[in-house]
Amino acid sequence: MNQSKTMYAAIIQAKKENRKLLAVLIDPEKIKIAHIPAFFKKIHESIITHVFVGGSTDEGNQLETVVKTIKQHTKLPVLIFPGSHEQITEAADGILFLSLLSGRNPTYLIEQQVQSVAKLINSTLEIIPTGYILIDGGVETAVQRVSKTQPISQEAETEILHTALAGQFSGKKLIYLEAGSGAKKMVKPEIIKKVSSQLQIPLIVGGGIKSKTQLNAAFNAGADLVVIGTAFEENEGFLEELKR
Ligand SMILES: CC(C)=CCC/C(C)=C/CC/C(C)=C/CC/C(C)=C/COP(=O)(O)OP(=O)(O)O
Ligand SMILES: O=P(O)(O)OC[C@@H](O)CO
Ligand SMILES: [Mg+2]
Repeated sequence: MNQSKTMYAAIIQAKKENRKLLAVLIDPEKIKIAHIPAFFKKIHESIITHVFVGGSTDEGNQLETVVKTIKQHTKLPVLIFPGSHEQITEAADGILFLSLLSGRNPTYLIEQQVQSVAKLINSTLEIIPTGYILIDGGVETAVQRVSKTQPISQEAETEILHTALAGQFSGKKLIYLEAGSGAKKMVKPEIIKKVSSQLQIPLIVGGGIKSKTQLNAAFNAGADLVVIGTAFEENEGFLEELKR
């Protein structure tokens, strides 16, 4: 049930006009279904433009129920941010078709993607090829544990840049710099700046962003879309600070 395959075009358009985008990340394992209506009331009063749904794991197989409920309460685009090929539902509008480019684990470079095709082959989801780059956020994160890969050090700026450009040259439509959910340190603005200034495709940045100052630092450094999950889970007051 997509919005006629226009979500990527809208991201490109926003980048062109320097309109910054903000996604709330909803973890299907953590959100309470009954809380979705009230949560989305606040989301609609905020500067949030996108809804991402996914988790490094989805033990209770909650994703589809969560997405269906969300779709009843919002017109914002809903994109799956999958931790595995099992996290796919037609109830969403699209899917970030991730490949974990920072790691060297074939399971997350290509096997998960092959496994997902049975569900995607007749799908109407907008599929957006995304190069996903895990960067050290100062704590061992869920993505690191699940994918059994190491993040790239924040000191290795050239390796980060070259990984992002290798993604672009391979045909990825988005690059996602990820410090990991609940990271202690967000991706450094200097890294965001270095990558965004060389990259032609839109840049997503997420992990450990907990304040307006950090959000603006990411935007000013060149992030086109920022993702925030944990900070809203822990403190909805922060969401209320981001009024339109
Ligand atoms: C293309 C398809 C169908 C799947 C791709 C599968 C790949 C390559 C995933 C990349 C590695 C991975 C495990 C990503 C997870 C991304 C994600 C949803 C992170 C959010 O993590 P949380 O579940 O919020 O972590 P916490 O539980 O620590 O908060
Ligand atoms: O939960 P936080 O730390 O906001 O991270 C968001 C997202 O980038 C995690 O995959
Ligand atoms: Mg999380």
